[in-house]
Amino acid sequence: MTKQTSDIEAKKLPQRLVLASASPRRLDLLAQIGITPDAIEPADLDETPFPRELPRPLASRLAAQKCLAVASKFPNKAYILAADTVVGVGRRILPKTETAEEARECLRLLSGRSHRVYTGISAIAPDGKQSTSTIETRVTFKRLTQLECDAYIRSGEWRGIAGGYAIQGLAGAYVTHISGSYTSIVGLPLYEVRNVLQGLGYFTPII
Ligand SMILES: Cc1cn([C@H]2C[C@H](O)[C@@H](COP(=O)(O)OP(=O)(O)OP(=O)(O)O)O2)c(=O)[nH]c1=O
Repeated sequence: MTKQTSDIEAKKLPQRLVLASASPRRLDLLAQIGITPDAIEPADLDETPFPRELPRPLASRLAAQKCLAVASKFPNKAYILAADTVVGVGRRILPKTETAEEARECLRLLSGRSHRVYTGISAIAPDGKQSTSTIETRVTFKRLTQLECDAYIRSGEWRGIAGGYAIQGLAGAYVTHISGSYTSIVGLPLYEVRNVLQGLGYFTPII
């Protein structure tokens, strides 16, 4: 028996995990490290930034708020995990693109330069302790031609995605460099998620 397993048995810590997210990508990423949530309960929040709010604090605030909102539905019974991904070009926050016009404007801002992707993660333990952190990754795009922009807009892959592109899809071919965490760009930084959950006493399958 590992030390972590014996700690769990000694303290009788419950092992229920609730993923506070509607994102199938987050569920897939958790599965990648052997974690299957016992429940999925998306938080229904207004994600509008405050006036002059910067990308990093926004990601952190929304992750913490999503986590708290869902924790109130599972008092003292489970670990809750939430995340929020924000794409920033300088101080500017790019939207989760819903229209082709928005997506085209994002591509214009991303083309031929670097931007930052911030993913806030927040977890709450059954004893109410909350832990929140924000992971920053720098991403560089090639200069996009008109043909590339048109093709990407036609693909529809930008729909509902922060910053108007999904690195795990066609846009992966536009990324020349990343500095930071690939899984954080997709929506859940696995290294930090494991650390946060373990820090709160949750047993993760990979020791
Ligand atoms: C930049 C980028 C973002 N994304 C996704 C991750 C997130 O799902 C989404 C950002 O929106 P979020 O508000 O972080 O998440 P969500 O609305 O999809 O789900 P929930 O709030 O319920 O957890 O953009 C990618 O899938 N690939 C990328 O390359």
